[in-house]
Amino acid sequence: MTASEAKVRIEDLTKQINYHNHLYYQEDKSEISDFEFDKLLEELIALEEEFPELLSDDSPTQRVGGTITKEFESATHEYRMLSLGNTYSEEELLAFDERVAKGLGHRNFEYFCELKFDGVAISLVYENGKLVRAVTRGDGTKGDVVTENVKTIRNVPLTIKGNNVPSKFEVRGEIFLPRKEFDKINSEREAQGDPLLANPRNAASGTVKMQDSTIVAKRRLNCYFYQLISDEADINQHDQAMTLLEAWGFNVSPTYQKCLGIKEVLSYIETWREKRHELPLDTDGVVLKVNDYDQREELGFTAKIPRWAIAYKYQAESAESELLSITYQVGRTGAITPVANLSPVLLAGTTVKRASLHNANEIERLGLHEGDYVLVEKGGEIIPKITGVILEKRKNSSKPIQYISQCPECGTTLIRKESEAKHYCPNAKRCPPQLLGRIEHFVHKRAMDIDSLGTERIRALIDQGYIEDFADIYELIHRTDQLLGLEMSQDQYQIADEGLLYVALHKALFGLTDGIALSSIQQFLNANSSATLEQTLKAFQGFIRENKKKVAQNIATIQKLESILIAYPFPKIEDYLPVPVVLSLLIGKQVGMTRLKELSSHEHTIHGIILRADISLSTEQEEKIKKLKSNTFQEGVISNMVEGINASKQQTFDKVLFALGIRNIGENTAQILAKAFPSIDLLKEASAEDLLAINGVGETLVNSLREYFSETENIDVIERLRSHGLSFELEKKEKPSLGNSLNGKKILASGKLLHFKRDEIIDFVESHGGQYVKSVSKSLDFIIEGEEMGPSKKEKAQKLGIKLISEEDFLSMVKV
Ligand SMILES: NC(=O)c1ccc[n+]([C@@H]2O[C@H](COP(=O)([O-])OP(=O)(O)OC[C@H]3O[C@@H](n4cnc5c(N)ncnc54)[C@H](O)[C@@H]3O)[C@@H](O)[C@H]2O)c1
Ligand SMILES: [Zn+2]
Repeated sequence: MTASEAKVRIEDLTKQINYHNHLYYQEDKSEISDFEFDKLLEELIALEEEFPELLSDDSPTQRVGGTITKEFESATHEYRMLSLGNTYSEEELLAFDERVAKGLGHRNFEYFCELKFDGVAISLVYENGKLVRAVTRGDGTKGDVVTENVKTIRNVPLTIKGNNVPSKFEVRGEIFLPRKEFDKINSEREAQGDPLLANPRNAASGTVKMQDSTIVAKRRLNCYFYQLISDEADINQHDQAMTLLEAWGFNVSPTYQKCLGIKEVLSYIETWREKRHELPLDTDGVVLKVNDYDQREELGFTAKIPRWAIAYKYQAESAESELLSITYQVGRTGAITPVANLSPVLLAGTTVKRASLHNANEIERLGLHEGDYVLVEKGGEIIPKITGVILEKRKNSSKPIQYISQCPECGTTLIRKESEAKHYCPNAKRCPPQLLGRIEHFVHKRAMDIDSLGTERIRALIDQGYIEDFADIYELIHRTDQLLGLEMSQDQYQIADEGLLYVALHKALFGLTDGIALSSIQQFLNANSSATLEQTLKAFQGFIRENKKKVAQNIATIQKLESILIAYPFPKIEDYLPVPVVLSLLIGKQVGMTRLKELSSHEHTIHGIILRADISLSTEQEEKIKKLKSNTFQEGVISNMVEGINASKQQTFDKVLFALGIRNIGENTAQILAKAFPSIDLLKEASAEDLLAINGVGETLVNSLREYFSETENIDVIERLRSHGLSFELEKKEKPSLGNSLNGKKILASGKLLHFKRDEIIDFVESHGGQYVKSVSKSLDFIIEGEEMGPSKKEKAQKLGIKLISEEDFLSMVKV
């Protein structure tokens, strides 16, 4: 490479690295893996070494990646917080060891090995035994002061007790979010339809920088400490410092080890390669540090890293797997996400059977073909990803994956907006997952408040055709007898492309066999979770023999199942079986595979299929099919639902208006609109002018109202809801007339009144024939001047020549 070529490349790399640093440290996001990032940095380092004249002071190789933010006060670190050199290779580790030996001039040194915790670095300063300051690493020289947030972490000691605690010292460590907490937060977010957090590190980093420490406290962060800095403490070795930290009550990970030479370090690395996945947090490597402080000083630092330490990073594990099929999930906004179903592989301590493919571009980028063998990788991210195709293993006859053109849930032709990577199902009104989102909004606490209609129940009612719009909810009251026995839990189903229904393997095996408990089938499957379906079915026969219940009959059924699966090659999804296959074993003779297939492509539950098949079942068949089904609606559930639905008819007009889910009408806007237009008819007839005259109403809202009312379907739903007794007007509070002494008078009260609360004075004025006006204007007859009336209001009133009268005078004016 010539110097001018190098210059171009260096500029390009610098730009890319700065961009990813910004994302990583400021926005807590990553678009590339750490491995890819480290490769870019490594290339830049190599180029700068080859062309030293091109090295600039502000190169990312010379600076710690982070910066300080504007949101917090900043503080200067007494000792700079540095980065660590890193490597993914054993060779470079040996080279590091050589450099240390050369630097010291002998081999008389020890290493101290720790895991590299994947979180955010923090520095804590203690004075007189009290935590006085917690500061992020920032740009290494200066960091953000996040003391309040760090104080919420339970195992950060706020005061230190013990002997010989120095009057001032600094401790450094890594704040992290335990994986369990991370999973908990994400499952809550998933339930609420919020976007998931990508990984525990980013979540921890984002949390530390939050403005509200009460939210931080809820996140249950944790911290491991790994460094003590003190001029007073009499220590010369890192292992002594760690012992001291433990004695003072700091949380130290028990995973450290002192190693005599690089060989021992290598075996420490091997020991933890797999075992680290059992730790409560994510780790991405091992840090080895020279143990002796004098030796450290001798070795010194570069601009960015110490020469006495290095991180060995485990490369994200990758494994080979067979692409079984692709399913397409439809989100509540209609967005389609393809998911790859894979043959099970063990990765980073867990069995992986699925990988997200994000969108059609990703499938194209990978060039996926049906039945491909692929490389799956699980890095810091929770959802594994496919990183490549093993072309040598591709069969000649295999075809490229065809992205679906129809929505798997409702059959509508998908659309893809320009500039967007995802396909969408435009059928917002009827597509089940999208309808689910709308109904969830309708029944929400702040809307119609029907809490007996939880997500699972709504989904069941939608899937089985009982709810297609809001008004259908109220018609359920008259259909209770049909609801009995309806299936509820959808977790046991999956829909493959072309809408084909799959049922969870544990349910299928439970329904197909006799005398074996569901829980023991589940246990069996958990123990075999890394086996393929074929292997599982084989092993299951052994399990049947162990169980000694109806052995011959049960084994015969499973063998029949195996042969049907071979005869009818449906797409494969690990842990699920195609419903037509399962049902063919139970009612195949009466219905036939073709018809079962057709039924399974239209119905979303086994209950629905059996109803549609319209056959009479023997008692034995009925029992088995019951075992296949999930929880069903029982009388208690139904009456509870009906009660909630009936009660919701009492909700006021503003709540109903909010519930309709008209675009841009939030809770607040609904209240404002309902006040200004106290019935749906007035709102519908309102002109754009009338609407815009209201504070808080803009063009966008006017347009969405117009659009909403222009659809006859919406008008129909409103009429049906009205006929069910929902309020489409604000109830006029009947105000008894108390007299007419204020007839025709326009009145305003300002400041604090002695005899009235705010709305009481309005009622009082109105019930005496007057009109209450909300702002100072020329048309006012007078203003009741309360205590502490605002000076600007007073000034304006005087300017307009409006009379001000006292509360006492006002009362005497009104003859009761
Ligand atoms: N994917 C991306 O886009 C992207 C962008 C920027 C940085 N990164 C990644 O972030 C890291 C950035 O490197 P860096 O400069 O922050 O340094 P680093 O994270 O590689 O190493 C230094 C840090 O390691 C931490 N650490 C954890 N356990 C430790 C232990 N036992 N002892 C000492 N320190 C320990 C400390 O917080 C310290 O600040 C790299 O791993 C890089 O791959 C990724
Ligand atoms: Zn759809």
